Amino acid sequence: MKVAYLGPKGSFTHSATQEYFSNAELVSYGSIPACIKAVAQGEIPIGVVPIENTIEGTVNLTLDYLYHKADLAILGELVMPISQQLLMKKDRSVELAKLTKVYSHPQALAQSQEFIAEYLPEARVIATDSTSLAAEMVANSHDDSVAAIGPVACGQEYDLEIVKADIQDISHNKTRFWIISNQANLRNDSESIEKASLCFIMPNNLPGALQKALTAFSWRELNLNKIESRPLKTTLGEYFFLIDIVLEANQLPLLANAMEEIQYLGGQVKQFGCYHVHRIKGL
Ligand SMILES: O=C(O)C(=O)Cc1ccccc1
Repeated sequence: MKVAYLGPKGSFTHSATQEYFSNAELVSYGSIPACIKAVAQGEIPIGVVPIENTIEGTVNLTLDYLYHKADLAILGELVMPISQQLLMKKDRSVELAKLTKVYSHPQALAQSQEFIAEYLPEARVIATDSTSLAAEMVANSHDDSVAAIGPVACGQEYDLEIVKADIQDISHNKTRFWIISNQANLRNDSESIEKASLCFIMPNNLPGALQKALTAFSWRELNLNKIESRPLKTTLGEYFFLIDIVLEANQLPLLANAMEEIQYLGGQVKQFGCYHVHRIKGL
């Protein structure tokens, strides 16, 4: 079986994907949209993308693309500890305070912003599509004054030195990744259901619309553990909502009823599905 991941090799997403899909053929895609698109178009059956981080919150690019541009099911969630390293070419002589550029994925840059502000005062912060792309760029650069922020695995993969270890703002940093597919039946039925995720929009000018939608879950004792609003990209001030629900298989009929109630109120629901959460121990 083939599985797409946000690459190139050595990214956090790569490690998470390798941990869970140890016998699959992993195929690297250069950006989150490219990875989701490949799955949505059926080029590859399964993909793995980051969705949320302890420090930086939701990966908006993932959520927006899944909501606006794809119609996929979540087969499972991977939760992995994340530790950021400052990576540079080996044997370079530039001191940290003189670094001119630091590259990484926006999530990794945001997770390390206190370190950057304190130790890399002169560095321009440059966003890349993944941490591993940042590492590859530093490895291929002829400039000794550039660094990347990313996982330990990137040091090995691109022959870079870890100049400063564990530079993320808090130590208990984790990222959630979603395993996505356009075939919901690829979910492993032997794994228990722990969560469900769905998006909804409510009609304009319905007073208390959000509260009414949330009540559909609360009076059924369905336990929401996340709500996020994102722009609908139509008119300023219009949003869609993502909710995550902690639930067990016997509550699935209640979930179906809650979604029906939202539709009855004039809302529209986009289901991402019900899934198990795999907790990956420290790498
Ligand atoms: O997978 C990666 O390496 C990424 O670039 C995305 C990311 C960034 C920071 C934490 C987890 C995933």
